[in-house]
Amino acid sequence: MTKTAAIIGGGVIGGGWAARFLLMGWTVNVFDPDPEAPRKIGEVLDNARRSLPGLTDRAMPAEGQLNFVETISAAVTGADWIQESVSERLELKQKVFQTIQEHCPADAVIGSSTSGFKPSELQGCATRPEQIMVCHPFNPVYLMPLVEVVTTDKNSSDLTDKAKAIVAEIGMYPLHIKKEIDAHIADRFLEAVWREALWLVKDGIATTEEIDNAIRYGFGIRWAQMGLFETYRVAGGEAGMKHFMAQFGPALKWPWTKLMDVPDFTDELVDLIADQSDAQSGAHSIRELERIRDNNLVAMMRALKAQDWGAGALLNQWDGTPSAPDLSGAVKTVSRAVPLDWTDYNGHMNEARYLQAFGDATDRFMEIVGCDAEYIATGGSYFTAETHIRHIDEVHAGTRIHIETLCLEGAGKKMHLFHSMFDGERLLATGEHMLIHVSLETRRASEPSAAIATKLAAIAAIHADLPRPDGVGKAVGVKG
Ligand SMILES: NC(=O)C1=CN([C@@H]2O[C@H](COP(=O)(O)OP(=O)(O)OC[C@H]3O[C@@H](n4cnc5c(N)ncnc54)[C@H](O)[C@@H]3O)[C@@H](O)[C@H]2O)C=CC1
Ligand SMILES: C[N+](C)(C)CC(=O)CC(=O)[O-]
Repeated sequence: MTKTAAIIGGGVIGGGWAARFLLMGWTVNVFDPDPEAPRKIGEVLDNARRSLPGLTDRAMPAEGQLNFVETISAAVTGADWIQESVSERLELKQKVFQTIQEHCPADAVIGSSTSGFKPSELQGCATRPEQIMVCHPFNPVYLMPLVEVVTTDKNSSDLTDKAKAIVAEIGMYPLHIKKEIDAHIADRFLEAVWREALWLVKDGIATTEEIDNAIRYGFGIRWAQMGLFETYRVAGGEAGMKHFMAQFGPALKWPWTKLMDVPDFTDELVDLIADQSDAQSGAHSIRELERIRDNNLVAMMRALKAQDWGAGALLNQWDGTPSAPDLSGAVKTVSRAVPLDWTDYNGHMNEARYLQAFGDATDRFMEIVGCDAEYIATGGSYFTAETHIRHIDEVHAGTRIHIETLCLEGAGKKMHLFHSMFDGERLLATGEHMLIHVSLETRRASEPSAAIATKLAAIAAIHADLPRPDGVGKAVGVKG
């Protein structure tokens, strides 16, 4: 049954949650008194649709239904998950929780997006404190995996487990913080760095752009893949962490940082920072910057996916294993969305990615006939000897595509495949590929195992009775 998320407060963060749940197939009810909320959420959704689906190499669920409702009660009645994302004011949040709890199921998770308040503060005036926990996300919620789930002794363990399971189900990473503290874990770092940066600008040491360059050309890239402690362990050389601490520990007591001191937000300082920020980034609108950010985030996360590391390993886990194929007709070998980093300067999927998608289809077909990682480890595999691709229609980031594969010949050393790529019923491209079974030891053609030969022959026999698609056996045509 389709699950329902209620989003209370549909600004930057509520809009991101709405997009994440919606693209994961949930029904989403949004309550926000701001008449502009539907427009703003529509724009967030546009960004999410082009970026999130391409993070997975599998089919996403069908998009859920989005409802804008007039009251909190209409949003939360019957909801499985309620995400409070109203402005960061404690009295407002506590009042909103009271109204939510008058109408929502007692077994629904009530998560708060609060960046700073502790769960015990949020639970303060609640009728059922056990239901309310911090579920602090990161912007953009539809791409960033982390959710800090902060609980107190009052939270029921069943509901906490349910919350963590749902966060994982929607492709995010629940970091359970059992000891509450103001601003949880991540924002404590961010605030410390932010304070230092403000001082560097105020003291005339660096501009906003120079500070951003120090991060994006340096430690920011390192942090994205190994975090702080693992990075420093490596920086300690062969002697590791203890050596690193001995060498750099004393510097912590030197006046390198201003730490807790906050510069006054005088008009002069605010203007200085805003002017520098305009000079640095004012050429782009916020929506353009969001799209640039999303392009970069998707490309980085997909790079980590290829390394099966950090946020990329999480994405691989979320992909899971492909479902069993239906072998009664053409075989569905790929079902996915076009990732943002597959598109090019023409604003559509780059020609090289058609080959990548067809290569993935071939890999999946090989697995299906038994040429999987285990078999390849025994020394047999297929190499592609020839390829012919026809580009029939263009396709854009976020579009859900699938590939159907026919085995035109599957006998002896040969495996002759014909892939057709579709967006729904629309044919986008075809790929014809001749593969030869090889010994990975001699690097020469060899017979496949009997099990592969039998499976391949059975599929080829079924496919022999299917109509031959247009384009089979074609070479590059020259008209006239
Ligand atoms: N902006 C960020 O980078 C992050 C913000 N957060 C947290 O998310 C929460 C929301 O922050 P933003 O989305 O940035 O703020 P925002 O200002 O973009 O959105 C807040 C929304 O709440 C709505 N609202 C106000 N009173 C309401 C009520 N009684 N019922 C329903 N909606 C109401 C407003 O109309 C507005 O659309 C805050 O608790 C913040 O700490 C968490 C992570 C990151
Ligand atoms: C600025 N902020 C404290 C609201 C930031 C966050 O809470 C998390 C984020 O997305 O950086």
